[in-house]
Amino acid sequence: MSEIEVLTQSTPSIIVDHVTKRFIKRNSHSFKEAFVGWLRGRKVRADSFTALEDVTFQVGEGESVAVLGFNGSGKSTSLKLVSGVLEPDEGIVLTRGRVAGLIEVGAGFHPDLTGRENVFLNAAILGMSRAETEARFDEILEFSEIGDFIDQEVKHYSSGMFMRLAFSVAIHVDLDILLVDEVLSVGDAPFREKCRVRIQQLAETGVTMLVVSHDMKMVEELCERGIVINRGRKIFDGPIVDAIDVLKKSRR
Ligand SMILES: Nc1ncnc2c1ncn2[C@@H]1O[C@H](COP(=O)(O)OP(=O)(O)OP(=O)(O)O)[C@@H](O)[C@H]1O
Repeated sequence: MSEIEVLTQSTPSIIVDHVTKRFIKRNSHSFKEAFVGWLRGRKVRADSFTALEDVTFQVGEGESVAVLGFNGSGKSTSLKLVSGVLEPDEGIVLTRGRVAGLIEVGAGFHPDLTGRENVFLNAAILGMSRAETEARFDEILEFSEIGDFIDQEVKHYSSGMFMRLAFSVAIHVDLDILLVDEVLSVGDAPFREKCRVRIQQLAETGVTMLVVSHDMKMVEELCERGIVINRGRKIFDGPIVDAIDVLKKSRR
């Protein structure tokens, strides 16, 4: 493995080094079609689509960095690579410490368990002990504004309630790196504002953040640096104000 050059001032928390990610784009419309094609000796055409191409960036400890780009440019793919949900086809992704993504918020929730049971389950998945979760339970409940519904099965929750509880767990666990992906679309306006404040507090306490959002006002407030991705390629990495400018001037 070749040496990776450190590009950040502080110790890097996230290293994305010459990363390429491809997805298989199948041209056969159905399994049946593919099977019939195969019986007739035809090749199943499977083109690959390059979602990210040779992307390199690093995020230093305590830094908040935005990933900007138009729809389909590869932002969520970048976050999924950092969270470990996806693996790169080429290149290396490294992270230091406990990573929590708000991308998969609620993914570990079980519909037949109560809100309370789900809090413990989800916190455990995110690496918290039972005692740690117990110590923070009241705070989690208060933030979620779920109230007495906490002892009902979550399948009876409205989607907003479900997301509020899941989000509340995710932002109350101890973490070193927080991956934020359009989470502020969660809940109603007062709840969104509360989340924004909480994320800002986490950034101020030194949590490293990688933020994907189309909300330029929010990223400008939260991040000092921005990376612009265009059609899977990094086209800019620098101060957030300049990154927003580059995005506005670029074409989809
Ligand atoms: N699992 C997958 N299989 C096939 N193609 C995928 C998969 N995930 C993403 N893609 C494709 O990769 C490209 C980048 O997707 P990605 O979700 O990273 O974009 P994005 O910049 O986050 O977009 P948006 O702003 O719309 O959320 C898109 O063209 C998308 O269709």
